Amino acid sequence: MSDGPAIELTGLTKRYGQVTGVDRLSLAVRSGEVFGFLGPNGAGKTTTLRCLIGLLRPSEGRVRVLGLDPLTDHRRVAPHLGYLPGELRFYPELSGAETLDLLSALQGAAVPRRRELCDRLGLTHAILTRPVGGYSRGMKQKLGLVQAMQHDPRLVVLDEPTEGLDPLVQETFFALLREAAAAGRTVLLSSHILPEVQRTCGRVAIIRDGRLVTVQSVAGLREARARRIRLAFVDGKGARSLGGAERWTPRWHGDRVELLVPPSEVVGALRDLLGLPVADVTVEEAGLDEAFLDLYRTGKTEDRP
Ligand SMILES: Nc1ncnc2c1ncn2[C@@H]1O[C@H](COP(=O)(O)OP(=O)(O)OP(=O)(O)O)[C@@H](O)[C@H]1O
Repeated sequence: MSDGPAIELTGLTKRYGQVTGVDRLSLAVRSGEVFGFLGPNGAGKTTTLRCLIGLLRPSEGRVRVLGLDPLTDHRRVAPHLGYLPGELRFYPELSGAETLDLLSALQGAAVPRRRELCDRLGLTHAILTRPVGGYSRGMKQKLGLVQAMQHDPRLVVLDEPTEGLDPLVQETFFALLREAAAAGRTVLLSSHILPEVQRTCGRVAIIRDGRLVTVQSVAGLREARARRIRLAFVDGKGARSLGGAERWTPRWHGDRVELLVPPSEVVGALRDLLGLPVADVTVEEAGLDEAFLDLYRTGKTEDRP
C-alpha cells in the first residue's frame, strides 16, 4: 500500500445512461488531509464517493485509494477504509451491536475504537441491544459514524456526516475529526454545510454539474472572497442604471444597492460607481458562505471543452 496520495482521481467519469453524474474529475487528496468536498444538489458528490469506495464502477478514468484500485483490490482496501453513506440503510431487525459486528466482518478488520466511539457518542449498552428499526435518525447517524471509524481506518469518507446530529454530538464529531487529523488519518468530508467545512477542512474541492470548479485551501478561499459594495444615493435618487457596474448583478433594497465584486476589481467598480449621485458607500468582505455560493453559481469549471 503506497505512501502517495490517499485518494487520486484521474479523469473520473460516471454516466448513468444519458445523465453524466461525474465528468472527467481529477483530484488528489494527500495522506493526513481533512479535505472538504462541496457542491450544490446533484453536483456529483455522492457518485464520486461511491466510485471511491468501490460501490460504483467508473465509466471512464482511474480511481486510486491508498494506492489501490477500490474495485479490483477491494479486500486489501476495505480494512483501511471507513465510509459513512449519505443515506443510511440498516437491517431493522438487527440490534446496533449486531449491525456493528456485521459491518466489521465486511471491513475485515479488528475494531479497536468501537467501545470508545460508542461511549463518546452516547450509544449506551441499552441502546446497542435494541433493534435498529426503532432508532431515531440521530441514533442511526451515530451508529453510522461508529461503523465508519470503529476499525481506525487510514481513510474515512463521510457523506453529510452531521445530518441529524444535535449540536452537542456535533461537537464530539468535530473533536473526532481533529483527533483523526492529528493521528495522521485522511478524511474526505462531503457537505452542504459551509461553516462545518470551514471549521474542519484544510482544503476544499467544489464541484458543479459533475465537474471541478476549484480546489483551494479554506484560507485561500477566504482571501479570494468577494467584497460587498453598498451604495446609497443622494436624495434617495436610485440611479436605476449603474452603467458598467451592472455586470456585478446589483441587488436593490429600495434606493440602496449592494454588489458583490471580486477583490481585484473593486477599484474599477468604485470608479464606475462614484460618477453616480452617491451619498454613501461602504466596502466590506463578503462572508465565506457567499464566496462559496458565488462559486456554486458562477464558477467556471476547470476543464471545459
Ligand atoms: N442511480 C442513478 N441513476 C441515474 N442518475 C443518477 C443516479 N445517481 C445519481 N444520478 C444523477 O447524477 C447526478 C449527480 O448525482 P449525485 O447524487 O452524485 O449528486 P450529489 O452532489 O451527491 O447531490 P446531493 O447533494 O443532492 O446529494 C445527478 O444528476 C443525479 O440525478
